[in-house]
Amino acid sequence: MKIFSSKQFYEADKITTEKQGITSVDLMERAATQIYGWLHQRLQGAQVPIHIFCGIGNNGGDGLALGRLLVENGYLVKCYIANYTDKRSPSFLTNYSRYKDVTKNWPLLMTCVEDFPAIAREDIIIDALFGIGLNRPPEGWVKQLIQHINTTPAYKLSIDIPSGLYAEQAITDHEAIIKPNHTLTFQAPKLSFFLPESGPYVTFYEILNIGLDEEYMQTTKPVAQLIAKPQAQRFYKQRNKYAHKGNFGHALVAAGSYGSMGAAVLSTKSTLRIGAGKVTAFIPECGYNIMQISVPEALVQTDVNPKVLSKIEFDFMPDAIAVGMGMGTGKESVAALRGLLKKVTCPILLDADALNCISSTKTLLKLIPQNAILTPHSGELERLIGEWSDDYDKIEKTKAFSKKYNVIVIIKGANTIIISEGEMYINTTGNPGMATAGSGDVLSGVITGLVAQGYDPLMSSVFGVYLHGSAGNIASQLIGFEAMIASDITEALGDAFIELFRQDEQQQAPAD
Ligand SMILES: NC(=O)C1=CN([C@@H]2O[C@H](COP(=O)(O)OP(=O)(O)OC[C@H]3O[C@@H](n4cnc5c(N)ncnc54)[C@H](O)[C@@H]3O)[C@@H](O)[C@H]2O)[C@H](O)CC1
Ligand SMILES: [K+]
Repeated sequence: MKIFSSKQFYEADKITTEKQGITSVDLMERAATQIYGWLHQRLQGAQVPIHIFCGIGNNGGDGLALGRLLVENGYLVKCYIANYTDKRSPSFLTNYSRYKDVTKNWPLLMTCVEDFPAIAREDIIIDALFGIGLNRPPEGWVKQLIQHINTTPAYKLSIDIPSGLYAEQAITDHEAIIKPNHTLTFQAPKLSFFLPESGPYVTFYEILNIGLDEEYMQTTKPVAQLIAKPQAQRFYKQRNKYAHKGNFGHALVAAGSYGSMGAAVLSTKSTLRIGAGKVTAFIPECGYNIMQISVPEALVQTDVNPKVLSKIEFDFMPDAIAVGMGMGTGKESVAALRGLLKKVTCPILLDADALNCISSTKTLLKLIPQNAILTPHSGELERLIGEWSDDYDKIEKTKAFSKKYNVIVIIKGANTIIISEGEMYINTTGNPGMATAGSGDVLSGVITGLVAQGYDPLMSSVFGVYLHGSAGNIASQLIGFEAMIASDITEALGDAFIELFRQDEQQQAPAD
């Protein structure tokens, strides 16, 4: 599923009207008809007061067209215009008159706080104040109107985007954004729906198809790709009946130190669980028994140093390497990493302390092989790229880093973001139960195991993040968020593969 910018939506709008021989007002009517259908399906004519708050742009026009359709179908509607300027859009004006023609009344024009209506808790609010055309934070009485709407417990439905939220720009005033119960967005979701600072305003959203030009949507390079089940299904490579373990690669997991052997165990186990043919754990000697007992399926080689990794030497040619989980950041670890980076010839994933070693010893940066996968959490990312001012700045800085060093960077979070060669992928699986020690170690194993099996590094990153989140979702359904631990994610990886091809009663996310 593609995520487009506002500019691209305006282009799509223009191309659609030209190619389909329709007007912008016709397109608005389509949009309003879709929202009407959504509401009517749920309300079935119920006589609940519906308050529609409209701006003076096309989002407001959508609200007016919806109001007319609702009135024509016997609903109890009150339409209000936040009349903060006379610069109304042409499609708004057409629908303004159409509303009057049908209802025989003009919508109520609001120009100050005293004009705000009382709203009962049982009422429904439609938010059509601002759409993707927002170009500054709402101020004065318009901001107060947003706050007035937010303080009512009535159900709130935002059209296209919660008013006051930008589609792809950082929030400057958190007090001037509608907090809806639900958002109905046109054609494709907007970038802000998925980022940590703005995502909480869009707890539930649905996409309404308004028939924007198919060719434009297919051929235009999006701002980001959203990875849900239909996209993840396409990554899966079926196994052939005559396959043997040699077909699925031999991974090396270089990890662990005295007191942090769990990280190595978690990573090694998930490398196997995701399907690597063989896994060798390279660990300090103190972890030998721990690893052999915890993961009997793994081969184990040990460092000369009893407590930390100091020299990563192995006697086979791995197909994929993961390094860093719980390995420590002392000078032995830095030396071990330097030695490994100098000789590595297969794809490599750098996690946790490997990233911290790089941040503390910047000369390691130029040793990172092309297409290496870096999996930082927020703190590790900041040590690599420096501070950021907001989510968008973080993305830009990560893109610049990824380009400079030719690496894949995975920004872990509620919606994990994968950045490579200027492309951005946003994952949709996962839950707060995964915010637990060791879940990153599991992810490193999942991605490395996919690389070992022959998925390319970018596909392994995107598919691995999806499967990891999906396993987390399955685990949380069984034990809840609080009780979930990282091992539960590993144990649910098998179900995550099965879930990939399970037919849902209602498909959650449409394919693109
Ligand atoms: N192709 C589509 O996806 C379709 C989208 N539709 C709807 O149109 C809106 C976008 O409409 P637009 O007129 O461009 O913008 P807005 O309605 O968001 O209003 C912008 C309007 O308000 C002014 N403005 C912006 N910020 C502020 C502010 N803080 N305070 C005061 N005024 C502000 C700005 O200058 C403009 O005048 C989209 O979201 C959909 O809902 C179509 O209906 C169907 C096709
Ligand atoms: K809106």
